[in-house]
Amino acid sequence: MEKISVAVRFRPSTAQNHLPDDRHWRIDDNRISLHRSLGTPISSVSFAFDHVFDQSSTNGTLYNQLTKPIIDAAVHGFNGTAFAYGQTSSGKTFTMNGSQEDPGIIHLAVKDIFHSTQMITDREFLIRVSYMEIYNEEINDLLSLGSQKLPIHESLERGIFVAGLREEIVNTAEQVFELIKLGEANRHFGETNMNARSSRSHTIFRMVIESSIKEPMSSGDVSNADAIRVSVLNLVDLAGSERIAKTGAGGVRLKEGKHINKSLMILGNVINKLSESGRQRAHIPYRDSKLTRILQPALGGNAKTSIICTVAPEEVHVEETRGTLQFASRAKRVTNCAQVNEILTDAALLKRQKLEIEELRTKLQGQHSEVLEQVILKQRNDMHKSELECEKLAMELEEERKSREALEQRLKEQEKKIRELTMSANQDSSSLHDRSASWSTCEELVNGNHDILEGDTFETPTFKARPNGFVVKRASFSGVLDSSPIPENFANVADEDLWTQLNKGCTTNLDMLQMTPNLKFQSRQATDVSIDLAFKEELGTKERCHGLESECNLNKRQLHDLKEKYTMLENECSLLRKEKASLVHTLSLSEQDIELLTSEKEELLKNLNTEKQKMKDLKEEIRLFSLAFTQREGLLTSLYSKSKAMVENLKASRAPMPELCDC
Ligand SMILES: Nc1ncnc2c1ncn2[C@@H]1O[C@H](COP(=O)(O)OP(=O)(O)OP(=O)(O)O)[C@@H](O)[C@H]1O
Repeated sequence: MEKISVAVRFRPSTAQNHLPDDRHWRIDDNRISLHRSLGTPISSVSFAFDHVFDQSSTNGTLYNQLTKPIIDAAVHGFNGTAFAYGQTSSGKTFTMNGSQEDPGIIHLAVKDIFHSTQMITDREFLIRVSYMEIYNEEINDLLSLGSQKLPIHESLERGIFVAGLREEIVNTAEQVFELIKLGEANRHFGETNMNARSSRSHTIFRMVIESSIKEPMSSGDVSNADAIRVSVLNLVDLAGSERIAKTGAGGVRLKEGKHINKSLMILGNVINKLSESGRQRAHIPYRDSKLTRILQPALGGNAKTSIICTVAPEEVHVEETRGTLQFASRAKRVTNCAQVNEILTDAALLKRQKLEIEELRTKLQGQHSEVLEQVILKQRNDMHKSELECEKLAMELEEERKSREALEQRLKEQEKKIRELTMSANQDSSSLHDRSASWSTCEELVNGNHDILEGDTFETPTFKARPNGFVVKRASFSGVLDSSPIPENFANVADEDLWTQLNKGCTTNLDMLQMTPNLKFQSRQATDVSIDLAFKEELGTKERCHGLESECNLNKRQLHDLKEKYTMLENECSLLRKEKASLVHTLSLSEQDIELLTSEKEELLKNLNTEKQKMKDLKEEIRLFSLAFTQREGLLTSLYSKSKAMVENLKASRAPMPELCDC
């Protein structure tokens, strides 16, 4: 694991007037802070980075300190990415492409790669080059004019790649420079208020470096020497973030600007997520833009990455610079996991497989087939387990579905009830309204000087027309009333509002009220009771309504939770299904293996039996031979002793014999 290395580069100031800025950036070693013109630091704005390059730094210095290690690693099989990030006109293209006098990162990297490959004498290299741009969220091939809107694909062998992108095999740096020239001609530039030649697209210059050892494979074991190293190097010049107000973009420029800002925002989001610690880190939105999708391995993946954040020193750009520095600070926390990318050649693979077969054979002869059988048994068990789990999940799923249906049903019923209750509440309130209306009618009648209200249950004292300002006066009444509608502490005079409230709009003479207090009170009470009842009923209905609604909301929430759980279970189920399928596949492969091995074992056993038989025959032959040999030996021994005896006899008989010449 290693962190992305991040550098900040200040471009020279372009300010026309040379008046001192109110605020300016100060560089102390690798720390940047914002200061007031008097030199007092603005404490909250201070950043530290791996490298900080001031306005006098050249592309060469930056390359040597920041990018060169990545280029060297790429030659040795590590993926690498270097990209320039920053606001428009801050010097990204200058850094990546450079000028005649001060060649940029791409130029220096290409030269270095060819130099290094020449220095490494024991390997042979194959280098391919491609050049693409992302313009308005579409990928165009800069080396082939016809290839536009190219799609991004992903495969096990190639990882993430742009389908249909032209790749040129190159042997010299000069060939590469020619291709870059061609690509630059096809690239989208445009004029804005901020930059006369502003990049309107993100460009990715890519080199794929393949290498293999020159020596033929040794006949021994398979080593790394037999593998091919493949590394991908991306050199990226991003389009700059821009404020429309500053760039003055409109029409095509505006559309481009929106696409640029959006993709940079997504890049920022990806960096943000990656910079969070493991626990907080959730889904990384690589797929939200083509840029982050293509750069995915460089951002938290298998690559060595460096970011050059370019900033403008002028005070007018302080906020944009601050934004870039914040991006850079977060990028500093991102870790990658780079490793050498090696692919085994067919020959090496063949050799490795042969070795594996040999190993298996030995294992088989050493009765290791049981181990294999155990492995298969374990796999079967695993498969069985996952099948059971799958079934369990399916059952749970079914139960969830049922309870969801039941809940939905309940929800429907409750909604129906609510509808009914609302309707009945409406009816109640309309009947209440009718009653109030009849009460008003009563008032109207009163105002019309009707003495008795026909067909109504209560009788009222004689009403008189409501006076305008003064409503009522207690003229002569002094007796205690059982059920007076006027409160005890009421003074002699009541104001119009209170009285109107008490009488629900009726005005009357209190002396008249005294004369028929019970009658009036009873009559009012009867109506009030019925109205109260209606109110209570309505209130009750409303409360029930509320209750049901909240229950309904609760159920909805439960339903929502259940739906989420259901989706989760479904996902889990599909994962298990996949696992099961892969297990079945592995099992069938293992079964094939065991079949093969069993037949090999049988063959070997047959051979062994034949050999055993041969050995038996040989032993028998040896036994017979040794028997014959012993017999012969006995014969020879007796022959020898016989002849020895004869010789001795002869010697003995020869001694007394007279000499023949004397005869
Ligand atoms: N370090 C530098 N030294 C000299 N000139 C520079 C430097 N950086 C930038 N410039 C000049 O500033 C201008 C803007 O730079 P450049 O086009 O590289 O910006 P950019 O960030 O790529 O802008 P855009 O995002 O709009 O494409 C150019 O004229 C460039 O030559």
